[in-house]
Amino acid sequence: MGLDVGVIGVGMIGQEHVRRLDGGPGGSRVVAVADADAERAATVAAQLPAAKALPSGEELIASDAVDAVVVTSWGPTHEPYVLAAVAAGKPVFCEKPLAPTQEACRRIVAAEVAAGRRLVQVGFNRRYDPAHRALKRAVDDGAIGAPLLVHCAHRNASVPPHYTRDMSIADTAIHEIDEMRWLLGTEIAAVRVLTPRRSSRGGALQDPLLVLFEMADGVLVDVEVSVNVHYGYEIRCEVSGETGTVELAEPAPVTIRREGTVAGLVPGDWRERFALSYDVELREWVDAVAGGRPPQGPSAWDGHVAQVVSDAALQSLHTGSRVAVELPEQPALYR
Ligand SMILES: NC(=O)C1=CN([C@@H]2O[C@H](COP(=O)(O)OP(=O)(O)OC[C@H]3O[C@@H](n4cnc5c(N)ncnc54)[C@H](O)[C@@H]3O)[C@@H](O)[C@H]2O)C=CC1
Ligand SMILES: O=C1[C@@H](O)[C@H](O)[C@@H](O)[C@H](O)[C@H]1O
Repeated sequence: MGLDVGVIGVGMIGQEHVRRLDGGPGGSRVVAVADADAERAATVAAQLPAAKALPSGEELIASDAVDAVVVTSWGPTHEPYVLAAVAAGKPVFCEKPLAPTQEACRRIVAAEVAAGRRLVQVGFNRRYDPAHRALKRAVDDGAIGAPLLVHCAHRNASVPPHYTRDMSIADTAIHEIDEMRWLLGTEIAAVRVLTPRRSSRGGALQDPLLVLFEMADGVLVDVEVSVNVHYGYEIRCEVSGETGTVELAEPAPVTIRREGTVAGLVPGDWRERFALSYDVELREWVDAVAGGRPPQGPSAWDGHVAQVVSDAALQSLHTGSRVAVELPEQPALYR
């Protein structure tokens, strides 16, 4: 077996994924990279034994040397690359969001349905995080009775200068959108976004946000989205059920006691907090694809549904009203 992968967009997460895919446990290696920043692509390729920097993502997808494609460029650039990979019949792992509008996601789903087989996987990595998996197991096993309420927080220390107000939903809360569908096994029926007092550290951003989901079975979810907390990266989730509660434990590996205080270290960013999840996510993807099987992870349909909810949340953010989520019919390919 073995899998020769091409990676489009070798910024922060692209380089993280390259590190895992080159010489990874499933026999994968990176044979091509491309980036809008040609110098960055050349620098990354130069550090890899078998990789070439190609002038464009399109050429990378068309290259005979590339068996499968990883798309880790900015969200608004994902659609043409994913469509080109599907047209070429090549498996494609695309970072979240699959595409930043539901119309773009619908075009990807339509192309995959027309191809007649699953080729696309979306990078909703929380499904692979050991702590999130343990949380889901507790809920599924009935350890807390029927879930009633979920309280989440998604806190970033800071965000890059190109980060816009809408990205708090479409790039950040999109993780909780997918997580709640997966964790609770039901769809989000309506969404409301509230705008508390603004942090003076958020510049032009509306930060924080409080995002509320009504699940189809009546469970209510609240998510704090804060993207300038400065102290580190923190992901919280507590499920309150009929007979108990279950929550993610502190991720710190050690607790320090000194000078009258007890402290645990907070991860700096998503790379540190979710390192294990990316390991498992990419290993399972490589195993499936190298073995000629369809990817088993979050599908183009999951990416599409997340975007329908994200669009509803953005509408709520812009209008202040509760927005019902209308999902299209699920194609047979994803059932
Ligand atoms: N699953 C997760 O936990 C995470 C997912 N992401 C997702 O990964 C994607 C990339 O994010 P980052 O690595 O943080 O961004 P980044 O800005 O560090 O890297 C993006 C790279 O894509 C390149 N690029 C932009 N347009 C391009 C195009 N048309 N063709 C080829 N290359 C292009 C840029 O030059 C840059 O090198 C985003 O979709 C983001 O939402 C990012 C961080 C964590
Ligand atoms: O996916 C990610 C980033 O793209 C996003 O910008 C951050 O807010 C998230 O915490 C991180 O997991």
